Amino acid sequence: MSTSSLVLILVVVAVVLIAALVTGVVLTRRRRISLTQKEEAPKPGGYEASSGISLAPAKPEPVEHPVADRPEVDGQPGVGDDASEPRDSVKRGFVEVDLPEEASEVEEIEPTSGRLERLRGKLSKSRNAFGSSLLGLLGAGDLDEDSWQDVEDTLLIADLGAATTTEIVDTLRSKIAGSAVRTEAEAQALLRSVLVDALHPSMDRSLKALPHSGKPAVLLVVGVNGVGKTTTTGKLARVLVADGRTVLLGAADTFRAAAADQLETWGKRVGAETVRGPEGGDPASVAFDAVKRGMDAGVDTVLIDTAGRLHTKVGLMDELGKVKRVVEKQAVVDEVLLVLDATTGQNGLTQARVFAEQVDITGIVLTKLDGTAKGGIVFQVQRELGVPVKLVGLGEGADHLAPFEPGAFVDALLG
Ligand SMILES: Nc1nc2c(ncn2[C@@H]2O[C@H](COP(=O)(O)OP(=O)(O)OP(=O)(O)O)[C@@H](O)[C@H]2O)c(=O)[nH]1
Repeated sequence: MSTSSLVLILVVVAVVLIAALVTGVVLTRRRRISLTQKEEAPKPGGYEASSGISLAPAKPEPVEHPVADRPEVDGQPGVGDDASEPRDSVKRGFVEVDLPEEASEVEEIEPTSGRLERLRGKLSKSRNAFGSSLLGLLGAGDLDEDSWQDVEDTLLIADLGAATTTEIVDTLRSKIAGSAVRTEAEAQALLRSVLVDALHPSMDRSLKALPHSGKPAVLLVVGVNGVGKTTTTGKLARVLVADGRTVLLGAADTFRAAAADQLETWGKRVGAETVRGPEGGDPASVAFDAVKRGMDAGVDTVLIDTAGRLHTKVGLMDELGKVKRVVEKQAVVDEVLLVLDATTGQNGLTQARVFAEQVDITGIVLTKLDGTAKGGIVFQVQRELGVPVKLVGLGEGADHLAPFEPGAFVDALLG
């Protein structure tokens, strides 16, 4: 072997060794970086609760002195802590204690993560009327003007509304013109991305239901009668309890006693206390009492169910405004959730506009989506109000309330 060949071999070996060394260092660093990111990167606006519904406090929590960081010595308590009982203190004997009866009634709650996927079958009416026809039309290849008209009609019939429909059709037309969509799978991928975009996936859908500043979060549930306010309040209590939160319910729907009974039953099922007032009493005073009781009891969240109609001539909106103002004497109202019945179409939208003008709606709960072929109302409501749909009701079952996720929703519609 010549000297030059030997030198060449040595150079190649040296290069291989250096490359292996560099790759090893990079891999080790990457692994460390990804771990750190996982541990430290917080979700914007809150954290992803194990419940699958993203919960967040409305305001940053004041930083409390963490117990682990206390500069205590030898396990001695720090300032402000209770001293542990001396080991030689007199011990109590055994005492018969009756267990609370309610405990046995507290129910198992279905995990809330992935609920929208599990309940996708409940959207079958909308899927059949909307998803299947659209996929059929778009997957058929070159679309003539009549086919585009059919696409438009399908969107309108599904209650997406004129503005959203025009926007979606225009986007589809330009994207299809710029790419060769020939198969149903290609059409599905394109349609999915256009529909998801139209649902503004970046909107903050976290529920401001976590306590802050040492006080419970307060959520008002509003809407006209019969839309599912009480049911939603009860289902929401279950979601929070499943996430390990303590909840108190306020029955500020004093219009009918049955509403308070209904709410109390929901509360008992998850071990939550319900504060109620006399039938026909002042809703604002019940709401005030509920928040006070919630603060005294140190619960995480107070959920207040309001009336959808009234005894007196005082307008519903005036009454809601009063409830909110009275609550705000003690605590911040973190969320005003407007409940809308998806089956009522334009009527629901008209109600939504009235509520949105009068009270600061922070989120929408769209109920009874299981009972309609017009799931497209989700697009319209969000567009009209500029407020995110945060939750959807998909049935009468106690756990048929799901976080609204644009991707999972569109997947359910497209089958
Ligand atoms: N199918 C279906 N039914 C629902 C859903 N949410 C609520 N409901 C039903 O709608 C009906 C009315 O619900 P409520 O919770 O009493 O309505 P509300 O808005 O509190 O009514 P008022 O107290 O009269 O103001 C009940 O029969 C519920 O079971 C849902 O997502 N799907």
